[in-house]
Amino acid sequence: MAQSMYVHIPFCTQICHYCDFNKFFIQNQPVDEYIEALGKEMSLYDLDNKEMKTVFIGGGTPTALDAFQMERLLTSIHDHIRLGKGYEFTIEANPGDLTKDKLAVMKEAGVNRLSLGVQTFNEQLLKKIGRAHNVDDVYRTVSLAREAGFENISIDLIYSLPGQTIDDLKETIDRALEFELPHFSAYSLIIEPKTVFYIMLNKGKLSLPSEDTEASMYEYVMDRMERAGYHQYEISNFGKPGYESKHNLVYWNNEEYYGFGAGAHGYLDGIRYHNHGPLKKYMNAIGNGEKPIIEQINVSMRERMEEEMFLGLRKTDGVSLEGFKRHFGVDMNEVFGEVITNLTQKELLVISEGKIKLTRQGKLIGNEVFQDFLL
Ligand SMILES: C[S@@+](CC[C@H](N)C(=O)[O-])C[C@H]1O[C@@H](n2cnc3c(N)ncnc32)[C@H](O)[C@@H]1O
Ligand SMILES: C[S@@+](CC[C@H](N)C(=O)[O-])C[C@H]1O[C@@H](n2cnc3c(N)ncnc32)[C@H](O)[C@@H]1O
Ligand code: SF4
Repeated sequence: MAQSMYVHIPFCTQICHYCDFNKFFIQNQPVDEYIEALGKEMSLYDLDNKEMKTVFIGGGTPTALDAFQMERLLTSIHDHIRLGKGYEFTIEANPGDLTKDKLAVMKEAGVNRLSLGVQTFNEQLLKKIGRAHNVDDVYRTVSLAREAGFENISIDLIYSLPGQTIDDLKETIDRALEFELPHFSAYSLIIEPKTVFYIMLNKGKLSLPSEDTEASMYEYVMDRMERAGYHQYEISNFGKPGYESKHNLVYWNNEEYYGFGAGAHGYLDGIRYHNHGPLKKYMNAIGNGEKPIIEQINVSMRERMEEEMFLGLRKTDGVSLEGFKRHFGVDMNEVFGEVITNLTQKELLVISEGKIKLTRQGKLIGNEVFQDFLL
């Protein structure tokens, strides 16, 4: 039974050049109606004050809501669920968006983790990738958040940005580490179809670091974080002990969760579902008293096994052989023996202490390794 929920806020004050998440420029959007619709959507699930271990409000930009809207959203969530012992309640925030009022509302509602989309500490690069904030905003936001009583703060960074050098990245990481926060995520830039960057790249107007440079950047990030005392618990995530994101671990552990909001996905009773992305479609469905689901996939046993592997291998901890047997009643080797032998010989995977894990080399080409597990 799912004890995690994701809530999607699809509004942003500015659209970044690399982003293909479900989001809309906030101006003239029906934000209040959307918040109301979210409440109605939750009512369509028999939550009945269900206890949640993790809640994650992401986007888009949740902090694009004003303090009143934020309060209404959080009240509506609390009308449907209660927070379990040791819960984690994350809100994603854009630097520059957070005010004392918003932070107070969030704190009051039990939010206990903030994930800040910083991306880089290089002012020119921030402009180049289309971010709305500047470097000073980051410092102001972290101070404000700390003053409001938040200590579990994470920073998202993106590397391999257009024109970025290893030295740029080093400076960004140094400045990020100076905050002594408990958690960091570092993603390598993905050029997604239909984004500004995609169009620029196709026109030959975007120059990106080479694949070798990208790999060196990733290795640098891993080593630097390790040296600073952060445990790399997932391909792109680093935390001080005890600060690994509980919500994101639900995904990688192949566990179930509710998904609410336009474009959100959820996983309940063996079914993965995906909500309508366009606001009109989402709101219309809710208006008709229907769940706003566009697609449902009944995950077969075979697919569940594949997911267990390619989600679980994202974790440094890997996938437990015994856990696999417990979940599926068969040996991992019976299903994936050939793939595992092959990848182990190539030194992309190792088996140790009853777990199968990516090697350092495997982490560098993770997506290729995961492909092999699709039977
Ligand atoms: C979808 S955003 C939402 C949070 C917030 N609006 C923000 O911009 O930080 C979550 C994170 O995904 C990462 N991200 C988004 N698009 C990406 C891309 N094309 N390549 C790599 N990372 C990306 C960024 O680090 C971003 O902070
Ligand atoms: C890229 S991750 C960044 C997490 C962050 N680094 C942290 O440590 O909390 C978060 C993004 O993934 C997307 N996301 C996460 N869970 C989702 C779900 N269930 N449905 C739809 N999108 C989801 C959202 O766009 C969200 O902004
Ligand atoms: S990266 Fe964040 S702020 Fe930028 S467009 Fe995407 S969701 Fe909005």
